[in-house]
Amino acid sequence: MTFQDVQALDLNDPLADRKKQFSLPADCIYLDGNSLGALPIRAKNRTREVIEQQWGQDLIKSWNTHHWIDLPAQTGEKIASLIGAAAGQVICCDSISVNLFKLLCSALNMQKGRTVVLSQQDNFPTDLYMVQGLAELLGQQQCELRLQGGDNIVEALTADVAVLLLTQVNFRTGYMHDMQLITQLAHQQGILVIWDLAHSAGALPIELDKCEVDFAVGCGYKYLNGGPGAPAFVYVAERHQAIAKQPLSGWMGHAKPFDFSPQYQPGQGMLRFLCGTPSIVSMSVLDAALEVFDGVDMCVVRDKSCKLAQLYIGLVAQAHLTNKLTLISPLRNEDRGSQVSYTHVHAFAICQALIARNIICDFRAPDVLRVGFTPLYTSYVDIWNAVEHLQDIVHNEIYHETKYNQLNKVT
Ligand SMILES: Cc1ncc(COP(=O)(O)O)c(C=O)c1O
Ligand SMILES: Nc1c(O)cccc1C(=O)C[C@H](N)C(=O)O
Repeated sequence: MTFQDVQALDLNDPLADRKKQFSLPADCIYLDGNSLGALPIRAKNRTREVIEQQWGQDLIKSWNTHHWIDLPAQTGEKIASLIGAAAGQVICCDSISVNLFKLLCSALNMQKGRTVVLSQQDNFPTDLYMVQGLAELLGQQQCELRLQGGDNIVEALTADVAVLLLTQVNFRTGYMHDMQLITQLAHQQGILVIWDLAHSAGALPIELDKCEVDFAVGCGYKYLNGGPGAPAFVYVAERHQAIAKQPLSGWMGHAKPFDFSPQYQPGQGMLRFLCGTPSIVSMSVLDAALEVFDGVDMCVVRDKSCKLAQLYIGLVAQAHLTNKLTLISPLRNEDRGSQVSYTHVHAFAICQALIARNIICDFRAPDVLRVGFTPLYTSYVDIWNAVEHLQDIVHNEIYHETKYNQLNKVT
């Protein structure tokens, strides 16, 4: 592969133009959109409008005149179109952690006689922490976390499991589960499934309805580009909505919040998954950010994501780095999300050296160097340039000094 070959890939890229819709710093190669997405220009403009006009001038009238009250549902519908959900099943609110609490309670309550929540040892910790907290609250007789250690989750799908809680794409390795197959096998054992889409929503096509998923959560600040701490979202399949009972029964989830009745009565459909007042400024930013997906086919996004990943893996090999860096992401596109990770004993220092050169990727303890691909703004030449620097840093061990400094700082 030559630099000219890589330039040709950019010239033929149907998504190349989308980068113009983002406000990215010059000379920065941003490979961390899987942690915090870049800033869409529309989001910047909407922030100004919400702060200056809606809040500044129109004040409290904006709940009606600017439809703030409908924003969680409106933003939820925009997200729904990216994750294969028909209308009325997604609402935007709170964080993944809080939304998981709502869903875990709802699902356990629907599974009379079963108490086990099955997840994976290497799931993102907050998912496990939320189950642990709930088990402490309810007692082991009503909620028990069971962790599966190996790769084969299918073997652990037994008829005593109440809820399967899985993250579709693993945050360290990028390993991607087969959502349709696992959901189907879980259902055969009477298990309800909650999918965490943190590393997949906005990165690849998702078919929640087609896969007959029960529940899902996902976040707004990664591939959806909603900004730091952007609100998350919840999906509840329509067939479960009337019976699902979530315990965070705040007034915004009430059937008639402005009746101020002393008795809680859940709202219609997804509204009952709201709790308190939505964070309007943050949610407006996310709502505007989602417009960068207008007219985008998620299959085209996925195609480019796979090509970027293959290019990265191929160039790392071409640069003779494979005897120094160990690939921990799956090689097959079907098994991988939109990131590639290698391990190296000096991964932290290598990551710092790349960041010092304005190539933003990230490190996950203890030894993972993680690179995320966001096809709406990552170019093929970005990957070429990133690997050129990686090659220089690793072969010339330029990271040693950084490592030394870091150790100095810690001790
Ligand atoms: C898989 C996964 N779930 C959940 C979270 C955190 O969710 P939140 O901070 O919205 O609670 C993250 C990342 O922060 C994540 O990677
Ligand atoms: N949410 C984050 C934050 O507030 C600070 C730093 C990182 C994050 C992340 O999103 C981490 C992310 N879930 C990950 O996979 O690494």
